[in-house]
Amino acid sequence: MRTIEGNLTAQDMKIGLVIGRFNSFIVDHLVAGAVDTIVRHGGDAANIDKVFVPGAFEIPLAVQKMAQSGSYDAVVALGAVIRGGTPHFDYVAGECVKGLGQVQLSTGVPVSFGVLTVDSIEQAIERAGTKAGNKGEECTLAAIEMVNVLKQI
Ligand SMILES: Nc1c(NC[C@H](O)[C@H](O)[C@H](O)CO)[nH]c(=O)[nH]c1=O
Ligand SMILES: CC(=O)[C@@H](O)COP(=O)(O)O
Repeated sequence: MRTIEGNLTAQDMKIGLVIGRFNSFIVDHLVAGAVDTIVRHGGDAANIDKVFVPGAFEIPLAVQKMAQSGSYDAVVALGAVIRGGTPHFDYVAGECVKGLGQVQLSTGVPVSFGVLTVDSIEQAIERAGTKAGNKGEECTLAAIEMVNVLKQI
């Protein structure tokens, strides 16, 4: 029997970050967490490319372009969708996650989902480096692990 598990080493990895600027006061903390995680796990900050897009709705297209380029081991999507008073939240968040899932499966490049989808600013703050951790860190670790898992399959 063979067991495959990915380690969390980011050495020599080239990772793309696609960042939705909307709610940037939150998203900046996710980006800082993502970069810090890559460097702490042996990656080189010089190998990180950051692409900024307007909001979560635009993230999948930029992620797709990066994934298709063949230049990245993984792409991390970072953003924050905060529910307002209309159904807009569901459309933006829904298209974002759907698009990211499609890109990951169609390209074979690991894509991780570091887009907060929350009901309030308080929930966003809690997940951007305070009491509920930092989703930017969490999803970057998942991307690193997936790169290392896929290499072994
Ligand atoms: N309301 C939020 C948005 N909305 C903007 C869309 O993502 C998009 O940029 C616009 O509809 C133009 O196509 N984006 C977020 O990232 N977060 C939100 O809370
Ligand atoms: C996530 C959203 O779309 C949100 O910011 C929009 O707010 P509203 O539904 O009040 O227009």
